[in-house]
Amino acid sequence: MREDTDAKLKNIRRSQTIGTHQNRSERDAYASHYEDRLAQLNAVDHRLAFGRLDLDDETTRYIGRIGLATEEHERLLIDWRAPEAGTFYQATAFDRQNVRRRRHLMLEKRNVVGIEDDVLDSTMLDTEDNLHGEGALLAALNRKRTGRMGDIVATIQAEQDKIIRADLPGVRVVQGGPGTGKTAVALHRAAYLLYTFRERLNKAGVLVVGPSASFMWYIERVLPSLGETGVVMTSLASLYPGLRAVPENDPQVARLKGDLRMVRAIKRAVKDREKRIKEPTRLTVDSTELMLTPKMVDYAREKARSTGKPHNEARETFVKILIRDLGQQLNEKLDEAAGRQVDRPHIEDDVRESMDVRRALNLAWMPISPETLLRSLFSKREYLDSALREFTDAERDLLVRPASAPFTEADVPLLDEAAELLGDFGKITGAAAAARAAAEHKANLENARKALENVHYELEDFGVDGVITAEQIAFYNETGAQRMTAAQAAKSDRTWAYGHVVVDEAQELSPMQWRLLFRRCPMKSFTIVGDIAQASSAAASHSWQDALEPFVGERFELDTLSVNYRTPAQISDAAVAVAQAAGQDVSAPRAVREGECPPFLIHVESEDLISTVVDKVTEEVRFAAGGLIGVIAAPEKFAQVANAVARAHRDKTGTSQTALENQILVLTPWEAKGLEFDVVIIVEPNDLVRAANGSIGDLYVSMTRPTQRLYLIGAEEFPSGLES
Ligand SMILES: Nc1ncnc2c1ncn2[C@@H]1O[C@H](COP(=O)(O)OP(=O)(O)OP(=O)(O)O)[C@@H](O)[C@H]1O
Repeated sequence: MREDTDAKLKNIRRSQTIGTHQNRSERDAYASHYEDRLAQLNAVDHRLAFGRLDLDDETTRYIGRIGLATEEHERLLIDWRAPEAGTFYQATAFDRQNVRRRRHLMLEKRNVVGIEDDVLDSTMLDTEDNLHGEGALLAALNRKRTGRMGDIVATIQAEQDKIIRADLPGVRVVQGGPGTGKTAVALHRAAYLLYTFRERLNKAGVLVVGPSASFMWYIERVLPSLGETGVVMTSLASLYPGLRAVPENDPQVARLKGDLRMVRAIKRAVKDREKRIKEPTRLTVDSTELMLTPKMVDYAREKARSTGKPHNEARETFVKILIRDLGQQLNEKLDEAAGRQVDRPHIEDDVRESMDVRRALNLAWMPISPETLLRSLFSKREYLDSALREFTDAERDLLVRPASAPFTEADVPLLDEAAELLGDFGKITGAAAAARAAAEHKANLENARKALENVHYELEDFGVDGVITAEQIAFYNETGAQRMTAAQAAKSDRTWAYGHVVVDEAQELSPMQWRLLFRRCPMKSFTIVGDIAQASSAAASHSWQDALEPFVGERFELDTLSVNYRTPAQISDAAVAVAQAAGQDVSAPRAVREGECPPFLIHVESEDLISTVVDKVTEEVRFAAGGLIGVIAAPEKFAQVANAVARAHRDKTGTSQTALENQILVLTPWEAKGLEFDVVIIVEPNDLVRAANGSIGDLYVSMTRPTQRLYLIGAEEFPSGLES
């Protein structure tokens, strides 16, 4: 099938590029269809088939990552997302759904390494030869972690499957404690929706949003391994195209910037750029003196605002009216001087080109970019005081910063809000646009000529054998933007309306971040997963109801996941005990495995803390034989711990967010959010509580990261809850 698809793709590429626009776009559509199929066939090689159903009517179905059929349309493999595959996940002995036996095929690449049967029809038990083995689920859960999340298609559990296959419209919230598979479910749901509603979603696209760059890196392979590549995945910091925001380190600032009062503040900040003038202003045009009066400005401002257009676009109206008025004034003055009426067709151009006029109009209604608006809002006290008048003095003091400070994650929704109210900055229309397009075409043509002279052999890539003109290459380049996939186009376009949005670790979002996301999906089709009890950001809401009420009222479905697949019972019980002893109400999912050992508590003298941590890492590297080790330390000791561990295990240690390919990772609790490790070592547990202003949340989250073993190493007394 790969060879066949590849051949078809080559053939299509080789066909003529010239012809009508329609021919070309048909050709492109076919080419991208074959490209997608080829990418899919290449991506699913590992563990392609994983299930078999024996049905009451004596037929057998094989379930796999994608669907495959022979040329005669005989189905070889059923896509796990197809309705006929649903029974693989849903059938039970009580509700067989015509399934007699469900077989799990455990594969390593193309080799079957294990088979496990669930016999649902009791009459089969004695009569047939059933195979047994370690449960497919337990085998999956006990597998060593690689630092990248894998898919769970082969072992999706019934409560998860119901959520994955839920209908598309509306807002669905999935609440679940640590390790209940929320991330896995959210990603598989994205794949399911793309498969089931392909027509609707392929064009609009699906957006997956996660908390941090390291988290996106951790999950980025899941969808491609399911044969889906057209999803836009991004962290909260990069939701504003073209900007990579830095983290916001001050929790109080994060909370203020996430507050919905910012909506009115940004609106005022924009209005403050549409100024009135107090006194009449003298302007010189071609040595004639004109007068710009407050009344003229007020009238133009009123008219411009009543267009309802965003600031930068409404400015056209403002400018047009004043140029016209000043043009009339000039005409009258010139007539007066000449003593007669003269027809002056270009008089408005003279006004427009006057430096004085330009300066005055700009001062009154400056075209401005969201970045400049925000920079001056937070660096110039008079703007801040005016726009943020609903905030207290103390709150405004907190928000002041130098104009040169980089944008932070908390600025992203504010920039987006500003962009919405400002409209296109530097948009050029009419004659100016045509002139620019012509200039670009000329430049493209010139480039194409050079390319033709220099690199004949590269032309094969354009699919044309020998005959090609510079015009064709120029056309090819100019239509590049149209050939982008929906995902590529969406990512670079702030105003793109997605068909569905998946939000992971959603408990951390501020109201302003929610507002931005709802703007990205006007249809309000969302899958939102998180654990309210794990929230640690200062701007987070206290309940799903609080978070969503401003956007959808009561209209959302709430599902819960109740089984912890990651952390063994002995460890997760301890984490829950610590949280409860601190008075935090946490959802305590039932752990699917008991585990081999309880958490290890190692109490040391403070001067031995770091060396004990390093020794433990060394011991585990030997013992874990390839498993992933996470060392979690609060920011206070982070550098010290990271340096010491890196010194002892130079080629195995990663200490930054995107270094997840290393066997040992030293991270802060925030960076460890959503991730998991075979072994977790927490350095001075009390530090994690202190760094979170006394909240137990970060320690709780950190304690629920291991799949096998947990160590708490500290010189201080351990938090209560661990006594037993
Ligand atoms: N049905 C399943 N089959 C196999 N593995 C599963 C299944 N469900 C979840 N897991 C595994 O359990 C682990 C935890 O899943 P996931 O990270 O999605 O949980 P989570 O609820 O998002 O956790 P947290 O809130 O703690 O970050 C992952 O390794 C995931 O692959």
